[in-house]
Amino acid sequence: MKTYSNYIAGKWSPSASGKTKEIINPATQEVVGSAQVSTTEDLDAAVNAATEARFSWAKLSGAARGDYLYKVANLIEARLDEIAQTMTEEMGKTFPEAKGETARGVAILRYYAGEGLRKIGDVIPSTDNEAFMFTKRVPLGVVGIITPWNFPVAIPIWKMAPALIYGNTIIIKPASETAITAAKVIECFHEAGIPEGVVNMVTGPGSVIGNGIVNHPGITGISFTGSDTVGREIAKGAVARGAKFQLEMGGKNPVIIAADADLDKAVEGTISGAFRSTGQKCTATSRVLVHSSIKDAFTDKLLSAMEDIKIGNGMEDGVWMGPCSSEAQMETVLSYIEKGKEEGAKLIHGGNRLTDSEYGKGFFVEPTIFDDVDSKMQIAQEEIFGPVIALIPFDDIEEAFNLANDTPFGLSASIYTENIGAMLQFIDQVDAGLVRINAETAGVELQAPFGGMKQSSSHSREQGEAAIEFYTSIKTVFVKG
Ligand SMILES: NC(=O)C1=CN([C@@H]2O[C@H](COP(=O)(O)OP(=O)(O)OC[C@H]3O[C@@H](n4cnc5c(N)ncnc54)[C@H](OP(=O)(O)O)[C@@H]3O)[C@@H](O)[C@H]2O)C=CC1
Ligand SMILES: O=C(O)CCC(=O)C(=O)O
Repeated sequence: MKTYSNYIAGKWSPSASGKTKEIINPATQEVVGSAQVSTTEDLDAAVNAATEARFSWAKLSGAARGDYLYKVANLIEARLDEIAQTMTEEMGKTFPEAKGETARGVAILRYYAGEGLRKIGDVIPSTDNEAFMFTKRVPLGVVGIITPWNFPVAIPIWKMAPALIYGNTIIIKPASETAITAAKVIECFHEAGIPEGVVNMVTGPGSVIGNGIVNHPGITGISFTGSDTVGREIAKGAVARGAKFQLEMGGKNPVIIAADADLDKAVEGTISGAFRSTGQKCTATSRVLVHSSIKDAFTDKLLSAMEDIKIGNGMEDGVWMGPCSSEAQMETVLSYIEKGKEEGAKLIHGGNRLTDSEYGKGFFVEPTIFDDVDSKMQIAQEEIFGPVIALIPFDDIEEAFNLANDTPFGLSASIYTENIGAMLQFIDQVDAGLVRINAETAGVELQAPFGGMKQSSSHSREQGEAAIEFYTSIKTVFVKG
């Protein structure tokens, strides 16, 4: 089993702690490999390297920075199957999904490589007709990136690629559970010849390295995706020292099934949105609001489609849903299932850990459906991040919109209806950053802004053209001869 190192100042180096941690395959409990358990001493070395590199990197033309990103994209593409397999082994998503995600990483790199040739400012007429006034976007400096385990290639890349193209140097702290996938992505930056210090990776506990990034005076910007709890702490730390920050956190995403919905499409979208990636997406469907008049018909179709879900090791052919990403994640999911039962919701499908021979060594939970859920129940309010959905009945569309908005989150929301009036009303009334009509709640396109309302994000947006807002500052320049 290989032990992976930190990547600091263009070199692979072990942590000063001398400690490493094994990463476990959630489908088999086999060891995938080990990563460094780093200290703040390692983080300091990475910040020093990134600080030293920042001016020469920022001085390159956008086109030259873009050339590096094109090279990285080609290298990841050449190793696509290998990187995707590591992702499946580390966190359990199926191999086809992992390959799709890795290909998305490649596409994101190419998109931002092209950004190196696009405009970084505007000319604004001055009131002084002898002066020239313009804006120029400049990099923040050193950016710290803290990422979760559920999209171990796409999320790091959708933060690193814009950070780099706009001239920042970076330190990434990947989730401990998926540090090897991250190391393989960083290997591609190394092979592409990225100048030393421009990209640095330090693995280790969030409480030490993540927290260290938040409080490090040498880091000007912090971009985070992960839990609501950690996100709030990051915001406090960043505000306290005046660092720029961007947070993408949880969701409790609703799908509304209106009385006139195409039920086959609605069932397909509900299953895909709720159970792909074992429900471990911030955009996953977790509340299904169903009009009372079609509830029985919808539920029958849903239950019958659930029979086709094949659960197992994501590396096996035909498996549609893998395990929870870790034992801790599985325990969280099982505890929410218990909570749902205690709260009086009606369990109509699944609800158990799978322990029969082929599943015994992994962290498998059946896809689970609760019926007759009240919106105030904990299972309808809190992010479960697993294969569990709550069916909530409604009688009129206004009630459905109110239910859709009845959580602290506001990331994604969808509706199945043929009624254009209902669609337009939904677009206006739902508090969600992603609004989807006759489509599942999950589904993010790299060229469009991504982020949530309310407690789902720091109200900023990632991806597409929106990324420039976080990764640059604007200078307004006034020139007079
Ligand atoms: N919005 C989303 O996409 C995600 C949401 N979640 C939600 O969070 C729950 C828990 O998942 P979990 O992996 O623990 O999420 P966390 O928020 O704990 O982890 C996300 C990242 O933050 C790091 N981190 C942890 N603690 C700190 C800290 N004090 N300061 C700075 N960084 C820190 C983690 O490091 P390390 O890995 O070393 O702990 C990881 O890199 C899930 O059940 C789900 O509800 C989780 C992942 C993604
Ligand atoms: O749905 C997606 O593609 C992205 C979701 C996401 O960002 C997340 O789960 O953290």
